[in-house]
Amino acid sequence: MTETMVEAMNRDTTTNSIVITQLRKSYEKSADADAAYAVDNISFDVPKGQFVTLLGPSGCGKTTTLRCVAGLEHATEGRIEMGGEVVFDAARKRHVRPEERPIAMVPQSYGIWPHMKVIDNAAFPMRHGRNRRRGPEVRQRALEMLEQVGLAGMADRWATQLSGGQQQRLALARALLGDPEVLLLDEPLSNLDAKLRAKLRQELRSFQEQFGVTALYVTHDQAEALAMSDTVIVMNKGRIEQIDRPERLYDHPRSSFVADFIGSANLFPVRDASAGTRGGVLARTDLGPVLCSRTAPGEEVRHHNGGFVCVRPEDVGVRPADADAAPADNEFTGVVESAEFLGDRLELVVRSANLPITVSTRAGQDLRPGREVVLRLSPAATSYLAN
Ligand SMILES: Nc1ncnc2c1ncn2[C@@H]1O[C@H](COP(=O)(O)OP(=O)(O)OP(=O)(O)O)[C@@H](O)[C@H]1O
Repeated sequence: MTETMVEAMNRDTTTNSIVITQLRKSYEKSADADAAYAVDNISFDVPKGQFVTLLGPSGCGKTTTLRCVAGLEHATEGRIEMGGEVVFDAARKRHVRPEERPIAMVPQSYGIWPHMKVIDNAAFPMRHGRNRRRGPEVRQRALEMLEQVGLAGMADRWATQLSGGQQQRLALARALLGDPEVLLLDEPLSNLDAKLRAKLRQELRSFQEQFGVTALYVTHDQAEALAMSDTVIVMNKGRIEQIDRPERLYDHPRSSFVADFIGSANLFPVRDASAGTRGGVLARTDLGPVLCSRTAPGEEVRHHNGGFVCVRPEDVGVRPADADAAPADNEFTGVVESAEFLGDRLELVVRSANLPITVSTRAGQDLRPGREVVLRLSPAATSYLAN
């Protein structure tokens, strides 16, 4: 038995809609040791009924992963189970065709057929999908679904007469009418303007919950991922950087890549780091020594060279410098370089030891450019990241 198979068997396939084990995909014809992998040895589960998002920058392998799950690409190595069935196993040369998999895909371009009426687009998977049906009940069910997604009264229009947002809802209705176990969504909101995107992401999430369908969603938009997902899988260069709930990704990033990609973060290079005498990690930076109470989960730091101190702009305290009070531990003096008033808050860039530090603080304070200030990095909100 291969290592891949042992690993897959140790994971629960009854509570998961998808189990992916050591998946690798190279687009090169001969995949040798030097081959570039678009997806490089990734494993993850998608629990039943959950909304799971693949998030990462352009080219990190999100779409390739989704297309492997859909069966539109053959992975080079690894295994994929869906609903307890092995739908792909490179070692055994097993590949279940896309139309035989319990999925429905909603692509970026909606995939709406322009030569068909709205109702016929919606009814297509019932007439031609895995569980084919005929007769008046097909139209009836399609009409009911169109009503649920807010397209009542538009059934007999041409699909091209719908707006972008309406086409997106039609694509969703059509996908749900195929009774899939898993919805695969590839940047489905990216062609819409920002306001509509924010509205539709809430709608999409509520439909997914209402229909109890599992969703695997692809986006490069971190706000979308944080707002919609139960679990986010952050990818970088074909690999997984972190799998976590949105709040944990934000509060406990495992790497400087995740910290930087999710929200905004101050990252200060560390010369060396060692265990603090009263817990935490003492990291030596150009600012001076910084005590960090947070470390990446499961990481014990005795001594490390390199890495980063990470602190979010809203976690940096700021006050005007006072000539009579010397900075305490984890406090550093600096000069305000820029100050932007953003209505509810002030966004400052403060230069300290030649490092620019972004600070988000409440509006109404007199912190103009040129002022000397003291910054406080609360240890409890400051992380040491080894890479
Ligand atoms: N058909 C293909 N042939 C060759 N290389 C490909 C093909 N499709 C994708 N790639 C390469 O594989 C890597 C991953 O691409 P992929 O489309 O999966 O990334 P992505 O994270 O979805 O990016 P985006 O957000 O831009 O869609 C990239 O380097 C890309 O150039």
